[in-house]
Amino acid sequence: MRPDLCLRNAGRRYGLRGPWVLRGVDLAVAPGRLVRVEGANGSGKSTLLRLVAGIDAPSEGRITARPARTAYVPERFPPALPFTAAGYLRHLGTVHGLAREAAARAAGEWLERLGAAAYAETPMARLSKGSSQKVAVAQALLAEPELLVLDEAWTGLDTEARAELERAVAERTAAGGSVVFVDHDPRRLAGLPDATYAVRDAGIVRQEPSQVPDTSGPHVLVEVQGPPDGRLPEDVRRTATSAEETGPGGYRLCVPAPHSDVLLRTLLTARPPWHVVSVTPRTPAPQRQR
Ligand SMILES: Nc1ncnc2c1ncn2[C@@H]1O[C@H](COP(=O)(O)OP(=O)(O)OP(=O)(O)O)[C@@H](O)[C@H]1O
Repeated sequence: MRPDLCLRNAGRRYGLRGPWVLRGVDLAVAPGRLVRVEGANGSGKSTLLRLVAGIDAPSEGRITARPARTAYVPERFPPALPFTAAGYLRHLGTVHGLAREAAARAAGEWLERLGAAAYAETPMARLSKGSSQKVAVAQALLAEPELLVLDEAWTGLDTEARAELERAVAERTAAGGSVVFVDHDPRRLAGLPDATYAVRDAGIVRQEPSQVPDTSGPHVLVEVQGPPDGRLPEDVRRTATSAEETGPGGYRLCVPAPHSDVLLRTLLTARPPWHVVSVTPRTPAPQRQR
C-alpha cells in the first residue's frame, strides 16, 4: 500500500522577506481519499495546492511520499502553446510515462469523454476558454494519476464536462488514487470529501463534516442484493448518500448521479458480485444544477 502523502511543518512565502502565506502546515492525504480545500480569496489555497502537487517547493518544512504519478490542473492554464490539442495531450502523455500509442489513445479518449473531440486538431492558441479548460483537465487525467490536484478545474467547463470530471474524480478515488481540490462552488462533490480543510491565517483548519449529508443535485436510487450476510463494499458506503437495508443482503442506495457509474461498477466487480435489482432517478426530480 502506498504511504500517505505528508506535509510536515510546511511553510511558503514569496521572496526572502515576504509574509508567510502558509506556515506550520501538517497534512496527510491517504490513498483513495478525496480532500477539499476551502478558504477566503487570497488565503493561500492555490499556494497549498501547488505544494501538494509539487509544482512549488515549501520555503520550510518537508513534503514526503508524493506519488510518482501526480497530476495537476492549475487555476490558470497557459493556452498559447505551439501544439494542437491532441498533439499537446500526446506530448504530455509521454511526459507522464505513457508509450506513444497509449498516449495517443488516452488523448483521444479524454477529449471524447470531455466533449472536445471536434477540437483535437485545433491549435491550442485558437481554442475557446472552455475547450482550453477541457484540455487542461484531460492532460491531468491521461495517465491515471495516483494523486490528482484540481485548482478550480470545473470553472469554464460546460455542464456535461463538469459531470464527466466529477465521474473521473470518483473513478480515481475508487481506484485508490487521492484527489485534492479547490472549487468556489460549495455544492461541488458535496457530501463526498473525506476531509475538508479551510486555509486561514496561514494555517489549515480541519472542518467538521456536515451532520446532514448534502442531498442536493440529481441522485439515483439503486436497489442491490448481495449474499445474505453481505457487507456493502466500503467504497460503496462512502459514495452513497444513504444506504437503507431492505432485507438480508439487500440495500436501497441513494447516490449522486455523477457517481452512479462508478458505484455500479464497484458492485458488479465485487467478489462475489452484487445483483443490481433496479436503478431509477430519484423523484421528485430535483432542479438541474446550472
Ligand atoms: N507567485 C507569487 N508571488 C508573490 N505572491 C504570491 C504568488 N502567488 C501567490 N501570492 C500571494 O500569496 C497569497 C495567497 O495566494 P493564493 O493564490 O495562494 O490564494 P488563493 O486562496 O488561492 O486565492 P484565490 O481564491 O484568489 O485564488 C496572496 O496574497 C497572493 O498575492
